[in-house]
Amino acid sequence: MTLRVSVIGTGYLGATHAAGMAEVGHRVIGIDVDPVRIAVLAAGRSPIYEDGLEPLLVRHTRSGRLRFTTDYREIADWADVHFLALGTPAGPGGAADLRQLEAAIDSLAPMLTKPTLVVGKSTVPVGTALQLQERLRALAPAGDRVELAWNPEFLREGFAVEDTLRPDRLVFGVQSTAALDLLEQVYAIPLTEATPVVRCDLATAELIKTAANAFLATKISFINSMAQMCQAAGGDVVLLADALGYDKRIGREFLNAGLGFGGGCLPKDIRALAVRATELEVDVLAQLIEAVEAINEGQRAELAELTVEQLGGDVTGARIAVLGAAFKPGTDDTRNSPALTVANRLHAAGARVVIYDPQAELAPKADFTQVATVDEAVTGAEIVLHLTEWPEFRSLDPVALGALATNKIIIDGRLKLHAPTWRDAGWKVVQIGRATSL
Ligand SMILES: NC(=O)c1ccc[n+]([C@@H]2O[C@H](COP(=O)([O-])OP(=O)(O)OC[C@H]3O[C@@H](n4cnc5c(N)ncnc54)[C@H](O)[C@@H]3O)[C@@H](O)[C@H]2O)c1
Ligand SMILES: O=c1ccn([C@@H]2O[C@H](COP(=O)(O)OP(=O)(O)O[C@H]3O[C@H](CO)[C@@H](O)[C@H](O)[C@H]3O)[C@@H](O)[C@H]2O)c(=O)[nH]1
Repeated sequence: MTLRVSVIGTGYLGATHAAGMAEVGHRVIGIDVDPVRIAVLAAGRSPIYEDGLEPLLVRHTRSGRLRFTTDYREIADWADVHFLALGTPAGPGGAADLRQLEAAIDSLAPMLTKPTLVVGKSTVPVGTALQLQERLRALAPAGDRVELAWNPEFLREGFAVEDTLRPDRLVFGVQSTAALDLLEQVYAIPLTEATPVVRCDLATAELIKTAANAFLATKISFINSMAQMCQAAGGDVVLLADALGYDKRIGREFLNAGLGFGGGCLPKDIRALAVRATELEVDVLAQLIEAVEAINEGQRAELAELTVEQLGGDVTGARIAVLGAAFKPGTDDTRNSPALTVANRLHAAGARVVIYDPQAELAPKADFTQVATVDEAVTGAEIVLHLTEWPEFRSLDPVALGALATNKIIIDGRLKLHAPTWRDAGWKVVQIGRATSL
């Protein structure tokens, strides 16, 4: 059944969700306070680099099934269901800043005159949904006939469309059967045909999301701590991860050691979870997360220190080539990018940092020079740092690059380069945790 769906906030999550909802047959309006973003989306263009998003935007804006606006009056009593896809950035002390959600509710609620379902998709601390519902009901003419549900989102940047159309699972945090029925209709076949659905209360839904991110972060920090063991004791963390991964109970994903996790989600979401755990006096969880964060931060610090060490203890004036700026391949997102943390540290230490990334565009006032090709980055470099594992970096020609670089030293911060090929071309290859790599 075709429903009228609004998506409030059209950033990474909201733009993809709006396009996905149109793709499964609903009539959709996306709304944002950013008029430039709305103009781009309304023209069927994607404001972000995200595989497969633009074709959906083109198709559904042309057919009229998908529209975009900055005017809340267009969505208020029009939609059967409103999705909240607002940002929840880190606030002071790392707690989630809920002001975007609150502002959206303050704009929407006074126009809600009939029974309405509002569904949160943003990542929030447990307890937020009930607080927001109170705010909604206090402001809405429809009062208690407005209900909030929580349907957290698990999409990964770079696979956002795929994850939206074919999610691993759906979580419906609800307070009534009416809300559940409506959510089931929103996600009706083909989306839910083979998709497990977890139906639960609001708190469980909120917690499932932050637990998933905390678990992923823990897995990464675990393998990075094993990389440190391999480095100290002699061992190869990639082979170790392969062997662990063959155990079905463990699995190979999120066991890639290297520079650690970044992005607009994992770091801020686990910090917010730690803050909430402390508020609720669940200190063991806060301590676990602190350890995960410390390991992650340590990887960035170590890579910067290793670079300085390779250049004899002083990088003042040294030209350093950085390959990769996005927080991971497949996206142009540089939020909390490990690559940029390392670049910033080296810049602060006096180095001349030159960065190449296939997609991410750095702000013009950034402290480093961004160039358009790997060759430009490597020309005259005293050391090369491989910090974001874009697939194209795996097929670089070390012989040709060796002729451009001043020193043939490369630190592979993501353990993805084929070290023997580089060594055969005369490069010194440094990979933390592959002390005994063949
Ligand atoms: N990025 C992801 O891959 C991803 C995946 C799953 C969950 N999440 C969660 O989803 C939420 C959104 O994340 P994001 O990365 O899309 O953030 P974002 O910052 O890219 O997008 C937020 C959007 O909301 C808009 N906005 C702010 N105030 C508004 C208002 N009052 N009314 C309407 N629009 C308003 C902003 O202009 C922006 O376009 C966060 O809670 C995040 O943790 C993100
Ligand atoms: O083995 C691994 C896997 C990932 N990473 C790093 O971890 C970070 C996060 O990667 P990923 O989880 O793929 O990125 P996101 O797109 O931020 O997605 C995460 O955050 C989203 C927002 O909450 C969730 O919806 C997703 O399920 C969750 O995977 C990146 O810096 C990766 O380089 C590693 O270092 N090693």
